[in-house]
Amino acid sequence: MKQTETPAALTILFGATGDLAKRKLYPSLYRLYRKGHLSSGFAVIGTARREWDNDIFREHVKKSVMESTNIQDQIDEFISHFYYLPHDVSDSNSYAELRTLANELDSKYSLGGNRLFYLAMAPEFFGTIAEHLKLDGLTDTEGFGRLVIEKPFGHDLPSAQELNAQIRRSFDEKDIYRIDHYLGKEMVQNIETIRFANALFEPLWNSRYISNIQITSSETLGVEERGGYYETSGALKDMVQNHMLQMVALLAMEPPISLQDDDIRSEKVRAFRSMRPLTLETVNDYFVRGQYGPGDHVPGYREEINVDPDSNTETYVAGKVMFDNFRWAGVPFYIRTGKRMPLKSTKIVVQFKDIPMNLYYRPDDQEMEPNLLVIHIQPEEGITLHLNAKKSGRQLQTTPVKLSYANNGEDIMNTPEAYEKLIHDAMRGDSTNFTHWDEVALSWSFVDVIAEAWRNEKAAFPNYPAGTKGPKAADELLEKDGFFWWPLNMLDVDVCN
Ligand SMILES: NC(=O)C1=CN([C@@H]2O[C@H](COP(=O)(O)OP(=O)(O)OC[C@H]3O[C@@H](n4cnc5c(N)ncnc54)[C@H](OP(=O)(O)O)[C@@H]3O)[C@@H](O)[C@H]2O)C=CC1
Ligand SMILES: O=C1O[C@H](COP(=O)(O)O)[C@@H](O)[C@H](O)[C@H]1O
Repeated sequence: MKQTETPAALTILFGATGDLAKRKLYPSLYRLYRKGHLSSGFAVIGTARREWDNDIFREHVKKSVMESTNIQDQIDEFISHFYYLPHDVSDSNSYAELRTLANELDSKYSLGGNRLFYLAMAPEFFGTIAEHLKLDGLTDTEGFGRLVIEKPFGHDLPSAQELNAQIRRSFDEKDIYRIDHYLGKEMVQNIETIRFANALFEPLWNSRYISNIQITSSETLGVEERGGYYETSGALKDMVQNHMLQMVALLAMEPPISLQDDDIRSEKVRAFRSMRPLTLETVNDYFVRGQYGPGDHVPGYREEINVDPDSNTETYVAGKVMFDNFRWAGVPFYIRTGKRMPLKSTKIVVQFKDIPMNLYYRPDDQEMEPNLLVIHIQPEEGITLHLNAKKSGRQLQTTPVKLSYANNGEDIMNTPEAYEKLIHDAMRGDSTNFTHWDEVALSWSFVDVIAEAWRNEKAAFPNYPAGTKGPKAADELLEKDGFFWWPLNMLDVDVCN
């Protein structure tokens, strides 16, 4: 049930000494606390194998907060709500101790038995922890028991099904909050508002007026120290199966009948179901892959730590998703994502069709540009509409103009970080921006065919130098349809309101 107030609750964090907790979760909890979004009845138990105590843990939490923000008021009061218990996730005795401490804190802070179990651990532990939580009585309280679970949710459809069956033995679907942190990003959440709150766009949002949609998420970093994980994942499973397809679904879905989580979700599921499935024979017509080689002062992927020197893992994917439904027949949704690109940027470009007959021209016989709606997800947040206007003083000559809205200044300072929003939502019982099992299953079945085709075929890697825009095949993918990728640096949002 969705609540506007954050109820008192105990958060039990598995993986409390890990990277995600340090970089994202503690700073997010602190921001929620400072903004008054955590009820005074809140407590956190951190668990991991390390033999820490409350003091070491509290110092760790404090340090992670201080590394992420200059503001530190009430920090000592904040960390006093944190408790630590050394814990081995596969040992039942550990859960008995955890239950005793959880019950004590329940009374001390009057938490009403509400519990959020946050699994910030390697995915192979998800099923075991979920089972122990039920078997060892941690879910047996008067209040709610919600499971927040990090990605990756399986590594293909069968493993995701197995994991799902395992956690469903302990938690109902309504109590499972599968994190996709892109769904916590301000401008990803804005996609629905832009579409459904503007008379200007919704009537045009279909194959009659839109020629193609391009979604790019590019990163400058390489795999860093995550080579071991990335070798089993690659860009397809790391980014496409979840973040990229979630953005595609938000752009393609039909208007929901209400903003309730179930209604939005069922429209997203319908969108996933109408994606044209690929076969082993058609994969290479729709998807291309790349792997970065050495660049300026940076190693190639195959030289990274924990990476096979002959690795066939892709660090770049570009693809075309088609929807075989009434609204989108014939409109390609192009997606691309890669590591070691020239810039860190996530943008959506909606390209409108040309007008049926053009009476105008641009100087020097340049072609008139199509209208574009650009949604800037990150690092800048905003919207730009590219239009054509009359060039001053020149009859019939046009010039491109941009109408921009940039979320900057005070707005962006106050924009909650993705994890902050998602933790807050989970505490309030709002599962709108979490991925439902049906979405996970459908996106795996779409991606599994691509993974299988690529597994069976050794690629000619590396095929793009680090710091460049990816393999040539990604450009060819659009060229054969008569399109091109809109250059990201040309689309910058103007910083004005
Ligand atoms: N880091 C990131 O930026 C992101 C991470 N994620 C996901 O979040 C999850 C956690 O990632 P991350 O924080 O990077 O991982 P880390 O490897 O940094 O942390 C893993 C945590 O698990 C604990 N742990 C490991 N084995 C056991 C065990 N047997 N019993 C109890 N605790 C154990 C470790 O502590 P100890 O060694 O003390 O036991 C540590 O606290 C993963 O699912 C990852 O895919 C998702 C998006 C981004
Ligand atoms: O989930 C992941 O996302 C990040 C990119 O996230 P962003 O918010 O910085 O765009 C990616 O680097 C990582 O490999 C992947 O696991």
